[in-house]
Amino acid sequence: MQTLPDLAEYEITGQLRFVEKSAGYPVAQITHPKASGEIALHGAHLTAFQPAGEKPIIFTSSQAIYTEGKAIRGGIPICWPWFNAHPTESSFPSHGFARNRFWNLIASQANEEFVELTFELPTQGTEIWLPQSTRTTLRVRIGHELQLELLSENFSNESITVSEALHSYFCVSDSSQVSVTGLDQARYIDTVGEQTERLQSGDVSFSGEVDRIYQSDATTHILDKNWNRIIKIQKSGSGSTVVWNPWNEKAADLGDLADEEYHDFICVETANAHDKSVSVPAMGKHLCSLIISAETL
Ligand SMILES: O=P(O)(O)OC[C@H]1O[C@@H](O)[C@H](O)[C@@H](O)[C@@H]1O
Repeated sequence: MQTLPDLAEYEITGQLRFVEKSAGYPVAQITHPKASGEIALHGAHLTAFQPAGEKPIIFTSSQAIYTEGKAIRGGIPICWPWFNAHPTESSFPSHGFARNRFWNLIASQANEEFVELTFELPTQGTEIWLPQSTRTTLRVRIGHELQLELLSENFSNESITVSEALHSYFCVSDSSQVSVTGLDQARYIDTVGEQTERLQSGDVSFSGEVDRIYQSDATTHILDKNWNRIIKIQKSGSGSTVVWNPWNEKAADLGDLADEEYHDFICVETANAHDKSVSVPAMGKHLCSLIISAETL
């Protein structure tokens, strides 16, 4: 695990610095003329993104826990190399192991448009979950837009099935007042209650628990009329879009989310899940990427 002295070489005066959120838990703080943000080394987990002069775009829970082995509630957890429950091993951690470990920062740079950080997931100790030789890197670019690129490289001589999500929590005025466009006519698996397959008709809105895996590679938008804002979510290398809000009862069960905070976010996740899991061929690679931006209505 990298300590503050290890990270000093990546600092960029006035734009990128490292502090400890809690003892032994470093985070990168970005203050660029175009945007500010924060990324924890734990999980390479972005916890804040705010373009200059605008409202925050990424939500993180007021009750989030910053400790090794525990995923941060909110931000953009990197769910990898499987999404939700492991397909065969029920004892394996939900949403994979990448979000529960410290990553290493391997590069940083800045220019007039953005600050960019590149992280690599250490493989030591992960063989019990993924024995094949792999390299996983995340490039995060913070500017007027937020860009994420998750690259999975397979160095073994067999193919590997990966499911994944850039599990983005977006700040909204009120989850019951916003809608997600771009999924009309998409097939989805509704995982609330008994799992069913459905077809989306119109925009997605929220008036109760929503937990759906859409088959879609389309750009989506979050329309937030109260805040006069539309958030654009562009993606590539992603065949699924997961839409999630726990609503009141499930939120009350989540110890790291305040009871009323389910009003303050919705998740629209850039994913490859379920039957859109990806086969990464022997000596091959797969790139899943995301660009988030906001405009005034
Ligand atoms: O509580 P976790 O493990 O962070 O997961 C949160 C949610 O993540 C979503 O992506 C899943 O579709 C939900 O089923 C899940 O409840």
